[in-house]
Amino acid sequence: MDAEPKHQNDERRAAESAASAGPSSLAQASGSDGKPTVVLVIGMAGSGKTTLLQRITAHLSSVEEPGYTLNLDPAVMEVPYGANIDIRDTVNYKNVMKQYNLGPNGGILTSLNLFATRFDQVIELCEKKRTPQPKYIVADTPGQIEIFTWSASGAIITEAFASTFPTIVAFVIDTPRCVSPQTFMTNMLQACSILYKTKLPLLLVFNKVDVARHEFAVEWMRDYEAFSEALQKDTTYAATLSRSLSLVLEEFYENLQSVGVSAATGEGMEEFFQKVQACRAEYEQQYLPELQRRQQEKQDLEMRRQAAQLEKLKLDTQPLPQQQQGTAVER
Ligand SMILES: Nc1nc2c(ncn2[C@@H]2O[C@H](COP(=O)(O)OP(=O)(O)OP(=O)(O)O)[C@@H](O)[C@H]2O)c(=O)[nH]1
Repeated sequence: MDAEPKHQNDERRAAESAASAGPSSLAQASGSDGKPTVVLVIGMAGSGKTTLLQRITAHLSSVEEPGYTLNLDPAVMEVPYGANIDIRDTVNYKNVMKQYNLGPNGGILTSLNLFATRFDQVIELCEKKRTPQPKYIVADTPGQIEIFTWSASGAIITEAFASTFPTIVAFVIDTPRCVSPQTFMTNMLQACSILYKTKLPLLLVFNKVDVARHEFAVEWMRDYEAFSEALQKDTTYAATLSRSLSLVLEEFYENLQSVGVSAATGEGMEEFFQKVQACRAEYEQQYLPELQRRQQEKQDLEMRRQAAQLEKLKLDTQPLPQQQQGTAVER
């Protein structure tokens, strides 16, 4: 791994050592009482993820509940919220590009892959007891959304969090851009694919409400006719497709929490945290039992495999009949 450490603090150094240790092992899911809530902040480029993290950090300090923050974007120029763990301290994205002869997206993906192989050490850092104990662990992800959501490393990181802490996805949406029904639909399809891939509770965060209010989007989610009306003037194939998709997505909308915020002004932050708590409850009621069931299944399978192996070993080591052992036998 190509590393250029900055040694800014102990935790960053430890995160760096994550690049040279043993293989990743997911923690067993247990009860989530007293554990911090992990908020994975995902969204399209420019939707305001980094600014939202800055706002979340400021809000948590103002209510004296410091959060724990992670930057998982290796290509970001500046991290304005003082990340506790920063991927850039472990992996130098530019050197990765040079070393493996990659373009910018390949560089981000490879950097994330390198980091993910040792993510168990990041989890250990997040689990460490602190005073005061953070109630939230918030992670910023790369703007190239598919690099995180559809890559093996993104899946490893998400599962590592979700099997250790109550974890939710905050999907950030650029509200002013969603005024166009087709951009709105593109965002909803992205969100829907993330929900079905991760199976984690998803909170739609309509950001930049200081520029455009988000109520229209909530109405489009609730009322198919309203969305269809917004598309009325548009007779293109894409508009017809969006209309049909809206019908298909009705069930998806029903299971979603949403909130309007302005990362710039701080509007909606109280409600944001209320919705995060509602998503945490959903994690505990739905995701956790399913995770425990899958882990139990895996454990049972492993026990059956071991028992079969033991049986085979017993058969292999049974003494051979005398004749086969070459001993003299009376006729
Ligand atoms: N008016 C307004 N602008 C915002 C808000 N949140 C973010 N912005 C602006 O939107 C732009 C993009 O914000 P970022 O926080 O960099 O967005 P990002 O999603 O992290 O971007 P990438 O890392 O490229 O994916 C910046 O110019 C921000 O100042 C908001 O709530 N209101």
